[in-house]
Parts: sequence; structure tokens; C-alpha cells
Amino acid sequence: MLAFACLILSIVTILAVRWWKLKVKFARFLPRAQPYYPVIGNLQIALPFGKSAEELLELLHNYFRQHDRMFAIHIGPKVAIGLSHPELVQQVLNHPDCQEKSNVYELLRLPNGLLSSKYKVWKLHRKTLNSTFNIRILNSFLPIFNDSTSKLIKLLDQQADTGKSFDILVPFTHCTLGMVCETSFGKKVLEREGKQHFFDSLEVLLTSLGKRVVNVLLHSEIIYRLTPMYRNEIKCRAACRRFTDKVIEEKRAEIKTLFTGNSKNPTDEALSDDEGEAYKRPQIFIDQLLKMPLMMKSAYNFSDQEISDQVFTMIIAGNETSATQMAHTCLLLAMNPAVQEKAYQEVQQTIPTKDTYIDAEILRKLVYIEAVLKESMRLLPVGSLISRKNLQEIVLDGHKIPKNTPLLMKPYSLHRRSDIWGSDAEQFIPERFLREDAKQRHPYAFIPFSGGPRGCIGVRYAMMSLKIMLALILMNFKISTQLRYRELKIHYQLSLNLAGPHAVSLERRR
Ligand code: HEM
Repeated sequence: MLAFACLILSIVTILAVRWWKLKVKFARFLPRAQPYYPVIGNLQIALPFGKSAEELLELLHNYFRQHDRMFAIHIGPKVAIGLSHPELVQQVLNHPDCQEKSNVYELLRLPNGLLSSKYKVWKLHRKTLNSTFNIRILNSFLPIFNDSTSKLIKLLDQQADTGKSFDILVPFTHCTLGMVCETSFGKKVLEREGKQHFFDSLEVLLTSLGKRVVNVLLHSEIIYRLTPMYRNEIKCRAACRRFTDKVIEEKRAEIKTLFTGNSKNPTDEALSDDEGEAYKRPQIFIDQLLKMPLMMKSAYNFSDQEISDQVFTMIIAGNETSATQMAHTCLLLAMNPAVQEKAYQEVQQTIPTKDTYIDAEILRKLVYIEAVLKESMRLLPVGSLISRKNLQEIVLDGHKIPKNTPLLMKPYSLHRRSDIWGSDAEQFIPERFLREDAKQRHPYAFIPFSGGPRGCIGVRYAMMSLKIMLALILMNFKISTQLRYRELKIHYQLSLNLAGPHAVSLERRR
């Protein structure tokens, strides 16, 4: 009996040592994130107890600040690699074996959506989806961006000249949700019965997702399922699905008729919008997904479930990010009146009246506005942590990294490196994106939209819509705030956000 027990113990020990060699030993020559404690390593970063979200962000930022190139984060027996140098970030984001996302993305429950799908599914889908974000399709969205911004200006106008401050993130969230839903479903769908219930359910869904992501305990499916949040999430998810399933069913029938029900060549008919310089109508995302396989043999034929996952992914990935980045930008402009005045001057010289429709030509001329947005994305990037894992062993700086190691990159810290951005790296200076020396900067020193083949598919969509929103806001209002940059409390929700409201007040420009 004793011999048997010894045998089992020896086998377990051998297996544990092997596992340790494979999973952890590789990291022994890498610098460790500090503070590091024996046995638990850097476990304190993963535990939600006794730390505010701001402290968590500061701790992680410190890890990245401590190391010039790469380092190991030990979470108990697991090791993750932090990459703080743009050269290594570039290598990983473009490495064919590093296009897999880490498990935390599974919390989205969208296995077919671009943001969270496994590598094999993602590769199939991304190729086809890239064409739904080409520049001509994006230009076809300009009327939606202009129209949604006009509604936003009306909402903001109710707050203007009151002398009171308000949270500007709230109207921005309404605006960007409207934009992304309209470009995904089309205007008519958003006028139909049941749309309010859909929006309300969507809001609950996004809120509970945000709460779950920042609470490591709730990452456990077993614990999460015991909470009322889970039951609520499932109810709202089902309500959203019923809405989109109905839309997809009707759209599919509509497009089938278009392709089979008349004597014209179906491709000519479907492409009739496509002949001129620009599309006459917005090229709605759902329609694109349904039409493409009928028009191009090489295009992926999405199932209803896959379309639904992709649409929800666009809403999740495109709404909060854009709204929060806009709110950060307005706050930073309010804190820097001279920059705001310079941005206003550009808007005034480029856009003739407050009612002018902003087209692609005007957008191209708004170079300072673009620099302002970039500078806000540098200091307060909403996507402040990027996580990948390698599907095969890779070599970084001469270190062999075993497969399935989490690889973490942190734009927030990368964007504040004084060796790259200068001694004024902590200051808001949009001109740094327009100066001659900007061309010398490493291309992966600035990655608010991530980068490489799995970078943000909506980067141009976001820049176009944000430029229109910002230009028209500045055209109409002067923004002020009582908040001070140094006192801002920054933390994680789904994205990098403020602990408190983006409190600003508005004064109408005559
Ligand atoms: C200011 C606005 C935005 C920012 C800062 C932003 C940032 C990012 C970042 C950092 C990623 C990589 C995430 C990761 O690897 O963990 C990402 C991915 C993604 N974004 Fe955006 N995004 C923005 C707007 C949008 C918009 C408007 C859309 C769509 C309409 C969109 C759709 C997506 C999708 C689908 C992905 C996943 C891409 C893939 O894995 O292939 N984003 N975004």
C-alpha cells in the first residue's frame, strides 16, 4: 500500500515538474513584475479585494513602466508576458501565430463575433468582413453620421447656457448607439415596433457585461450563474436576439426576392448602387453580409446565428468605445482652452455654416481636429489593454515562449513612454502628431486601435464619425469644466473610463 502511494506521489511529482518546466520555467530569465511575492507571484493583480479600479490600473501601469521591453507576470502558477516596447508589440500583433484572443473574451458569449471568435473562425470571417468597411461603404454612412450628430447637437443645446455641468458621456452614448445600430440595421428597422425594448435590453446587456469584466470572481461561470445579473442578462439577450432574428429573417427574404424575383441580372441589380463614384444609399451592414455570398463566390456565406453575433459585436465594439473617447476628448479640450480655441478656428475656417453637411472633402481638411482626437487617444485610450495568446511556441528577444501564453500589451503605458513621446509625454499637445518628427516615431508606439491583421476593423469608421461629432460640437459650443487633469480618477469598465462623470458645461457660440 505504502509502495503504491509512493508510486502515485512520484508520478504526480514528475508530471508537476514537467508541467512547471513547460509552463513556468521559461520565464526564469525574464524580469518579474514587482512587487512579486514567493508562491503567489503577482496574484494581487488578479484579486478584486481591497483595491479600487483606479489602484488596479495604476498597479498594471507600474508593471509596464518598470520594464523597457518584456517581463513576466506570475499569477500563482501561471505566467503572462507583458510587452512594453513598440518593436515587440509590432512583432506580436503581426505574428501569424499570435492572432488568438485570450479566454476573457468568452465572457461576451459571441463565439462567432470578430472580437471574440477563435482564430480559425475569425480568419474565415475577417477576410469577408474587411470589404464591408471599405472607404466607399464608409462614405455611404456620412449622411447617418451627419444626421445623428444634428440630433446630438439638439440634445446638447438643452444643456447649454445653463451654467450647470452635466455628464457629457450620456448624450454621446445615445448618439453612437444610434449610429452603429443604423449602419448595422438600417433606418427603417429602427423605426419598427419593439425597437425601444431592444434598446433597453441592449443597455442592460452592455452594463452587466461591463460589471462582469472588471470583477474577476464573476469570470467563473459557476459563480456568475448564481447571481441575479446572470438571469437578467439571459432575459435581455433573448429579447435582443428575438429582435435581430426577425430582422435577419425579413432581410433574407427581401434579398432573395431581389436576386431571384425579376428578369434583370441579379448582380447588376444588386450592384446598381455601385456604378457611380459613390453609393446613393448607406450600405447597411446586415444587407452586405446577406448579399455578398450571392455576388462573390469567394465571400463567406454567414448563417443567421453568425450574422446576429457579428451585428452584436459591432454594437459592443463600436458604441461604448466611440462615446467614451468623445467624452475624453471634450473633457481634455475643456481643460486646455488654447487647444480648444485652435481647433475651433480650424472648424470655423473649414465649415461654412452650422448646418453644413460634412462630406469626405471637408473631413480631409480637418487635420487639427484629427490631431486632437489622436492626442486624446494617446493619453486616454479607451482600449487600454490588449491581450493575445500564441498558438505555437514563439521566440521574442531570444526567449522561447511556450504556446498558449497570455501576451499583454498596454497602449495606455506605451503612449506615455517619455523616451518616445518626450519629457512632455503627460501633457495634452495635439501638435505632436503634426510635427515633422512624428514621421520618425515607431509605427507601433501609437496603437489606440491595436494593430496588425486583428486590429480594429472600425478604425476609419470611428475616425470619420468622431471627426464629424467633434467639429460640429466645437462649431456650436464652447466647453468648460471644473475638473483638473491631475485629479482625474481613471479606471476600467469595458473600456478605460473615468471613475466619476465627464462633467462639463456648455456655452453657445453665436
Ligand atoms: C474610438 C473608437 C474605437 C476604438 C478606440 C477601438 C479600439 C479597438 C481595439 C483596441 C481593438 C482590439 C481589441 C483587442 O484586441 O482586444 C478593436 C477591435 C475591434 N473593433 Fe474597434 N475601436 C473603436 C471603434 C470601433 C467601431 C466604430 C467599430 C465598428 C463599427 C469597431 C469594431 C471593432 C471590431 C469588430 C473589433 C474586433 C476586430 C477583430 O478581432 O478582428 N471598433 N477596437
